[in-house]
Amino acid sequence: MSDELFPRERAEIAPGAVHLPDWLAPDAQRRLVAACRAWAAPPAGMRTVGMPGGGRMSVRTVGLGWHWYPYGYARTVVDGGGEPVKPFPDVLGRLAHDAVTAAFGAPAGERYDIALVNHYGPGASMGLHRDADERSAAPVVSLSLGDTCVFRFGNTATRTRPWTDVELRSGDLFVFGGPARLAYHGVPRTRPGTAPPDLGLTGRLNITLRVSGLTG
Ligand SMILES: O=C(O)CCC(=O)C(=O)O
Ligand SMILES: [Fe+2]
Repeated sequence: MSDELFPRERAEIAPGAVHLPDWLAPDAQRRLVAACRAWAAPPAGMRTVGMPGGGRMSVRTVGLGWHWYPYGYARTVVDGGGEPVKPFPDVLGRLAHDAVTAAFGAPAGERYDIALVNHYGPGASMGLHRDADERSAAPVVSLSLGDTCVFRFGNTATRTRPWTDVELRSGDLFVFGGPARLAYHGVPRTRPGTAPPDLGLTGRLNITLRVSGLTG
């Protein structure tokens, strides 16, 4: 952002985990928000996920390519109406290629085939967890749109400290792979009302791109 007192800079948060501020230009952010609206629409649209313990996640989520449910992936909405999941769009494959290249200097060897789109309304959060349902070690690519959030990036051994809190703003890219691929991470809070005013988005959208390592 041009009005920053100090420009935000690329930072390695842990070995294998890279934060690239302002990676998406405002136009690219607007196009992605428009696409997310279409991806969020039914059938197989955004929903809150019911957890095995009986609780419900506070974010709303939709999968493209593969449908995520606790704890696995399917081609249909197995924990809902049974509809087929929407296809994984080429545009997100290209974005994943460019993101991994920007983070690590070379693309991942595998084809990205999952997008999980999360929407955080006021008060929504995500507890510390690992992205461990994929059968691939390819890096997870995370794109943030709308409200700023606190992204907590921890360690691979425990759900507790040490961790680093990073502010993710609209347009930021975060990639975690290699020794950080299975690190615990989460979103303790968002900062409602901090989205760029001309983005036309209330709340926060996060898109993670992943390699499933699954066939079928
Ligand atoms: O919203 C975020 O920044 C993180 C989302 C996340 O960890 C996930 O979808 O697994
Ligand atoms: Fe995650």
